[in-house]
Amino acid sequence: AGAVAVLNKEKNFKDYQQVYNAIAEKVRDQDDADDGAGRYGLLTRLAWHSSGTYDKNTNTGGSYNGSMIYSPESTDGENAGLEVARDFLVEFHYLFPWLSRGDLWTLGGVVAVQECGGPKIPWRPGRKDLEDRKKVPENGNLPDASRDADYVRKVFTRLGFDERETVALIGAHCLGKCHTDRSGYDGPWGPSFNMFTNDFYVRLLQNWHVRKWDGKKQYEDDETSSFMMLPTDYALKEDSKFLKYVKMYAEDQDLFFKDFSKAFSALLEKGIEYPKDVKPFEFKTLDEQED
Ligand code: HEM
Ligand SMILES: Nc1cccc2nccn12
Repeated sequence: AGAVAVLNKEKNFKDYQQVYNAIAEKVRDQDDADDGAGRYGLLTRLAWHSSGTYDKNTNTGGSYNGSMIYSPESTDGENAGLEVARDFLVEFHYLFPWLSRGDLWTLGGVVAVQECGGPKIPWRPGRKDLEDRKKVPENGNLPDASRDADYVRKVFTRLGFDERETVALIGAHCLGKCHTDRSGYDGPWGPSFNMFTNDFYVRLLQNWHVRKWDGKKQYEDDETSSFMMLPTDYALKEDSKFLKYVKMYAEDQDLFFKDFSKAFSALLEKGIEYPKDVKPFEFKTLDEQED
């Protein structure tokens, strides 16, 4: 059998909302971190990379085991910098010892998206920390940003997503930034990287050129030279099938929010089997709980 969700009978919605709130308060306290990007992008990326190792052909990888603390996954170049995200969350592992790493890391992504204006992300607990080190996925499943549209298609097909879901998921690049000491890419330096919007698509449809610098090939916007796109981002605009969805989301933020919510929620659960009667939680944001 695959990874079967293990439900904690003593914990209910209220307990998980308490964890959500604790993480959200710390995120809010660190809104000035990372040149003003805050922690939204970083935590979203941890949830994505802990899930993105999934391979539908072998039903292996995914967020269930919280395996990123073990090599080779911990030393995968694509995960560079995510130790900062895991360190940010580790105190909640001790504050709430009944919570697994996989649940903590994916819940961190839900907090990140929801607390910076994004859509609600339905979420279910039940992931179990890895006992058997042999189950750490091999590196190579997390995508390399220097590649083209067909490579992006291949990666997300292996994850079990279609082209529309692929474009919706990559819209998370509205958040956070690239770090030369992590991926080797640099920027963006512009505003709005701490708000969840459809900006990524709107900007992608503007005019870009290859940035002249001594780092990896990346794009820079013609107008202000303060935004950036990765080659795999730019590939979405060069490929006619992906471009259709880029335009759709650039024109309709609500549609982007709806599609992103569904795809991101599914991403965080790839490879996990749930009893059919287990309904996802939909957490309130801090703002929604203000008395
Ligand atoms: C073709 C697929 C993708 C590639 C090649 C890719 C690559 C990258 C790279 C190179 C960075 C910069 C990392 C750094 O230097 O800190 C990055 C950042 C980021 N990625 Fe992606 N990504 C992809 C898809 C996704 C998806 C599906 C999500 C979420 C659903 C996502 C969320 C993020 C976020 C939020 C950041 C900002 C992280 C921060 O601010 O620290 N990415 N991505
Ligand atoms: N913020 C951000 C992070 C990662 C990739 C990316 N592409 C465009 C913007 N962007």
